[in-house]
Amino acid sequence: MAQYSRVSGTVGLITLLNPPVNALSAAVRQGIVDTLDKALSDRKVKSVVICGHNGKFCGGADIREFSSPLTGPPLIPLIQGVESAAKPVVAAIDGVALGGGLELALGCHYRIAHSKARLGLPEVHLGLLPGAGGSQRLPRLIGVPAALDLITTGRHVTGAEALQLGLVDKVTDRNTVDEAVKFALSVADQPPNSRRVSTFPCPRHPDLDALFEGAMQRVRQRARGALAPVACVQAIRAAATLPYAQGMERERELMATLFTSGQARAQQYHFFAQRAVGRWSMPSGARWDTTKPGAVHKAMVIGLGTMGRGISVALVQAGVSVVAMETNEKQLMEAKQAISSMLERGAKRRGVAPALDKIRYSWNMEPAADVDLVIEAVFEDMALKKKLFQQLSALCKPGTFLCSNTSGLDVDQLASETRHPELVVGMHFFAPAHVMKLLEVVYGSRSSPQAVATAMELGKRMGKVSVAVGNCRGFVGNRMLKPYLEQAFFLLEEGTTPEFVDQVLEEFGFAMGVFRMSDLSGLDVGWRVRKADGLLNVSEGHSARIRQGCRYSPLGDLLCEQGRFGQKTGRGWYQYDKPGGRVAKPDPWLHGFLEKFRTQHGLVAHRIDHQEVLERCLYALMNEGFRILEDGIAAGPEDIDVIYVLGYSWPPHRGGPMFYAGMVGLQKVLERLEHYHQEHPDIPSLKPCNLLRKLVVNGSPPVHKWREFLKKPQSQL
Ligand SMILES: CC/C=C\CC(=O)SCCNC(=O)CCNC(=O)[C@H](O)C(C)(C)COP(=O)(O)OP(=O)(O)OC[C@H]1O[C@@H](n2cnc3c(N)ncnc32)[C@H](O)[C@@H]1OP(=O)(O)O
Repeated sequence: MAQYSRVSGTVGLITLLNPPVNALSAAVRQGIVDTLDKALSDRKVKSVVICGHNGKFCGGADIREFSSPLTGPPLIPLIQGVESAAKPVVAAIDGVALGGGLELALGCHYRIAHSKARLGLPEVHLGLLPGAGGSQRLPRLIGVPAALDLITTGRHVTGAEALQLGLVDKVTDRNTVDEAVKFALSVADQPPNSRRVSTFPCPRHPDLDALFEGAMQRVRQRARGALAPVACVQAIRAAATLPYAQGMERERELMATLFTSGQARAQQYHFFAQRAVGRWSMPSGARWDTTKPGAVHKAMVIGLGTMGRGISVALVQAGVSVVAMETNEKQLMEAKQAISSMLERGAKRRGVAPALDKIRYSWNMEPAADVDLVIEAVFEDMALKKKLFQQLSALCKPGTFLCSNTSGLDVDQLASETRHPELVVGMHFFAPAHVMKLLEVVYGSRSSPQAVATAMELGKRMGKVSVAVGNCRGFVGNRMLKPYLEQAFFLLEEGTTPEFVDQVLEEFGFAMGVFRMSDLSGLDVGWRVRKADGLLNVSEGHSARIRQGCRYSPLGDLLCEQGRFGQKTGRGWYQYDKPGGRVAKPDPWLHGFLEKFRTQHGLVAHRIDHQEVLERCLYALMNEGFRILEDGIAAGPEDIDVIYVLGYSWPPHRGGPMFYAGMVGLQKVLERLEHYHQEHPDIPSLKPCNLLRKLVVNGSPPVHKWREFLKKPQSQL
């Protein structure tokens, strides 16, 4: 709803009221229509201010309403009504003005913003475009290049940047509503005719064709297969080339297409899933809302390789005092330099001073005695980590949380090395750790709810989306990656090439196919793990393609034996112009090697098509997701989907693997897995999981209902 009052004698003040972000629900829209009517018909009122309750202007259209038919007044004529008002209307922008919220402000005749307010048109992240006139008004106000940037990236700008762009008329560090009221008084006698943005001509640009061609190329590159960014560019092009009314018609057509697309549904699901994972629970029944996190003022990071450096930066940027520790003196000096420059670059980007005084360096463990939390980020070696946890347990003060940045090792084993296993959790960061938004928080069988709450909260402070998951090999993300990678290797054995597999996966929307990704992260990483697992030892008389009774592909191991570790060695699944080179080129040697391998093992290459690549790789991965749900390692499908979109470059417009399974149809996924498992009975990951069968038997319920079919957590509190 919206509240109305008259202030300073002649200013009608409309306050949007819909906590927490004053989203434009049907009731709020009706409230605006009614209160605006009141203000315009009150002869004492000379000008109007629109603001939001509780220091937040407006978070945009109410996204929850998108899944049901529209009720209440539509937004476009509402904003048109504001713009055509005969009295000046001023938007007082505090907190946020996003999406429909900013579109409403664009309909006002003046915009006054707090310098720290965030403004933006993030609809592209919801699979939409700014469809309440935003795609037509913004370019008219700030020019086509700036509008293209804001609308296609969905990025937020501060009030200060908005002023530079010409998006707002004034910024303030004082009370925004008071300033807006003063401003409204000052313009009360000025007719707003010349202030209606829809009547502005779109600023000219010397080469519109090149501008739009470049923008189109960029959005297609950034989000392969996503419809919304392309539609955003098309809508802005309409603003630049057509009269306003025709541009609005084009905006409406494009929006209608997007609105009914599965992509918008997937991206809106992803929006709410990111928030849902914050409401974590553990099998013990412990929950986010009944557990208080411990305070973390001071933390120690042990091991300053790539991960340790990124984690240190993320902690400092979150305001935590950090002791960064590394035993190797040369590595310590290099890390110090690297961390300082990362902090400086980050601070420059955010327009603040670098908090270099928040970090100190140590080559020994002594400072661990005085910190609230330790994150170890040493080499992925269980023996090394165990020793470290023993030492930490003896050194740290009572109550210090001990966290491991392991990507898949057993958290219970680490905890068992300590005196207080309840203080131990996994914090699995993703590289680069100061940039990537995902954090897997791994609870072991003895982790206390408080330890989990502390790691979850710390993740949030670092600007991450934290997902609480159970302890198993590879946790959620890497556990699901295993069958995906395996299928890709098997497909090579059966006749295809890395280029074809990657092409199919990239067309699906992954930023990088599995083989290019493997070359980037280094083939030796998995090789070392397989070696430690004893998978490389083949006893005499046994096939190199079978391990523990199941099919195994030694292709990755064979490449590593040749020193082909990927980009870093200039050779992997592809060839590069030099070690460290980034441009992947098909490698005739690799093709010859695959042919030789097939001959050696009596394999006859057959034609593998697009559908088989996609189904075998993705359905095997999804099947593992169902197993993870069945095992209670993830609390719900949203947890898995958030992990995959934010950590493994699953395309957001496909929602995540579990959401995608629902889109394809669970029945179809089950049938295809059954088909492939019949063809390959020696590949257990293709055997459909019981939960998938159960869901199909129960009529394939939508993804938000799957939790009803999972084991209920038992409360032990
Ligand atoms: C014709 C169509 C016209 C216009 C199209 C649109 O306007 S689409 C909507 C465009 N707006 C957005 O995309 C903004 C989305 N919201 C956010 O980015 C953040 O929520 C925000 C506003 C920056 C606040 O962030 P904060 O971290 O402070 O809070 P949080 O994200 O946890 O949100 C708090 C709860 O509010 C719910 N919520 C936020 N925005 C909306 C919204 N636009 N509609 C409905 N609900 C919204 C959010 O889901 C949280 O609730 P929860 O129960 O926890 O899920």
